[in-house]
Amino acid sequence: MMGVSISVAGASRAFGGVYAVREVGLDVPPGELRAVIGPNGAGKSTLFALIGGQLALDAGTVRLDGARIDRLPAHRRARLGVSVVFQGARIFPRMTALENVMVGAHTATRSGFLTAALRLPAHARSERLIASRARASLDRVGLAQWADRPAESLPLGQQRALQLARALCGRPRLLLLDEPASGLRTGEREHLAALLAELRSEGLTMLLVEHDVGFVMRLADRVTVLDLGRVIAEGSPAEVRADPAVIAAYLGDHQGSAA
Ligand SMILES: Nc1ncnc2c1ncn2[C@@H]1O[C@H](COP(=O)(O)OP(=O)(O)OP(=O)(O)O)[C@@H](O)[C@H]1O
Repeated sequence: MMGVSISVAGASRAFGGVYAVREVGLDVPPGELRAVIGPNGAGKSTLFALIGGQLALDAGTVRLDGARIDRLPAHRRARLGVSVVFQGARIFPRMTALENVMVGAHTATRSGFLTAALRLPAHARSERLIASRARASLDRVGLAQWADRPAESLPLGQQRALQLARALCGRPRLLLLDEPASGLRTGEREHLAALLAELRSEGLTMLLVEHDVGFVMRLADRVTVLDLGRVIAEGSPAEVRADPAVIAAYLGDHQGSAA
């Protein structure tokens, strides 16, 4: 699993005349785990959607290993290895854990739902391939023994791991995670942190939005701070933690949990 570089330049996006993201630049080299933090409404989720292709830019560029991807639809970006796990991403409650992961893989392979529905000859073979890849992904995140359980029966921490397995099954080279630790208990958080550290050690490039600043400060190589759609600081976790502009932005926010 080799990571790619992601480079965002001059990125802007407005909703109804109000900028959600304004002239944002971001350069993340291959294999880096970059945290993106900022108060509520800072533009973090919007930035992820601009990179993943779920939203279009008003201005600016997004480059993956130097090649522009900002005009490509989301599914084409996914095929290039860009995977976004959005906050509150859906799992299918009645499907098993394994089926949930396989659904993700279908969207990343040529054998899609249509091929499956029509039961084309290529289908059975690719179905087996996908199932074995899905099992490997579940194993990666420590869910192997839950493969045949309905997803709804898994505790929240394992449902979160399941979302990660689904993303990994598509063999991403750039993984964007929007608040993966929210709502998790301490033990589940530790488990997730260990998993992300392992993925980083394998060279996967990751962007991580997280409100739990302690969580990101431990994990991230570098941190980019957004406020009101703009980048107000960037640096090592220690640099960002000591930055007066960052402290001010968080003090102005009712959540106020920077340092
Ligand atoms: N689809 C949309 N339509 C209108 N306004 C939007 C839309 N998406 C985001 N916004 C606005 O853009 C701004 C940035 O929102 P965004 O969700 O990107 O922030 P965020 O940093 O992810 O916030 P949070 O930490 O609360 O998730 C907010 O003011 C929000 O209300």
